[in-house]
Amino acid sequence: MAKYRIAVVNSSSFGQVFKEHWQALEKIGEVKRFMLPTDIDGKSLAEKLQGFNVVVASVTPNFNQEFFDNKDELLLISRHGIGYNNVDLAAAKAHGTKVTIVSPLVERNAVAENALANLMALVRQAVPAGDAIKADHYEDRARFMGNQFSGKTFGVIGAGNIGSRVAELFGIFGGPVLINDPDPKAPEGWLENNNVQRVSLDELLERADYISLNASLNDDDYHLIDAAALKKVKKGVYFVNHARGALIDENAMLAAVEAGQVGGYAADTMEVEPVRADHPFLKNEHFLITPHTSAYTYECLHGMGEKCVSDVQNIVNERPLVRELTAKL
Ligand SMILES: NC(=O)C1=CN([C@@H]2O[C@H](COP(=O)(O)OP(=O)(O)OC[C@H]3O[C@@H](n4cnc5c(N)ncnc54)[C@H](O)[C@@H]3O)[C@@H](O)[C@H]2O)C=CC1
Ligand SMILES: O=C(O)C(=O)[C@H](O)COP(=O)(O)O
Repeated sequence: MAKYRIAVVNSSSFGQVFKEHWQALEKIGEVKRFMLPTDIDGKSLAEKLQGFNVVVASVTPNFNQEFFDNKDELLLISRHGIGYNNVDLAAAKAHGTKVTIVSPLVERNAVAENALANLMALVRQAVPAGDAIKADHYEDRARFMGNQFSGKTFGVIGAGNIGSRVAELFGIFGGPVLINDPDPKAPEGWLENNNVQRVSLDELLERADYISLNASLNDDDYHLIDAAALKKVKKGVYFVNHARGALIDENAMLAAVEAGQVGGYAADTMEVEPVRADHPFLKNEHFLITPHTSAYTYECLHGMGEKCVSDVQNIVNERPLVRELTAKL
């Protein structure tokens, strides 16, 4: 009998934290986990996944035109996440492949809360201060000075589902909250109710003490925060990027932090993932880098996994394999 063959590609969490999601897929077909180089070329990726007609995919690798040109039938790519910048949607459509993402709101709180937590940990030097105790340097306490958040000015670039929540959380500190987004997902009255102002990118860069990047990555905002943008910021501004690494030019950010123009940079997402231990950001205490784990709360991963399982179930219902149908008759 024909069988669905399901590849779970590069997700280190799907089916590991919640085993029931893996078991649900096993009821549908054969399931295999692939951990592939994130920069694998499209042809090699297609070769690895030949014969698999369903894919549950992480933020990597790239499912590009070359992949679809070389891949046999692929019914579904279920992105275990929100961002689908690693899937060429036009090529997928032409290949007859449906692409799904998790429910828009499922990651909202997990990612927004983590952005605020990591930004505050960076500013108050929680990691180096903790490391000092581990190294028996308790007396170094005065080295770990930070800045307050209360009354400061906040900026959010990209006020979609996650960015709008970051803006709401920034609101608790009582200072002005600025957003920049060509098409914010703010419901009627949200700006006024949350005391949020919509401004140009330049105004946000010039006024904010703390800036959160929450834009989707598209053809127009690659390296949105580059050397020119970093010249416009308030000296000592802090950035947090829990969206996509390629929204910033990493070389320009490193130079700005080293020059003191930027006070520090917290990031959960980097232009090239996985991040290797020799990355210059990891050698500098003014950076706090996490391994793309913003969504990793039990609540969020449960919701994400459930949605992937239901997307796979739906494609099976929509496009039953012909021989399976025959077998049932
Ligand atoms: N670190 C992590 O684990 C996770 C990261 N993400 C990333 O977080 C980001 C936000 O996700 P959502 O809020 O769910 O997406 P969303 O689609 O709801 O919001 C994205 C917003 O960015 C805006 N935008 C696009 N280009 C922009 C630009 N150049 N300047 C200003 N705004 C711009 C859009 O108009 C939209 O309102 C995405 O990049 C997504 O890939 C999402 C989930 C988990
Ligand atoms: O939603 C997204 O987009 C993400 O970045 C996911 O949280 C990443 O999920 P995994 O790579 O851990 O499957």
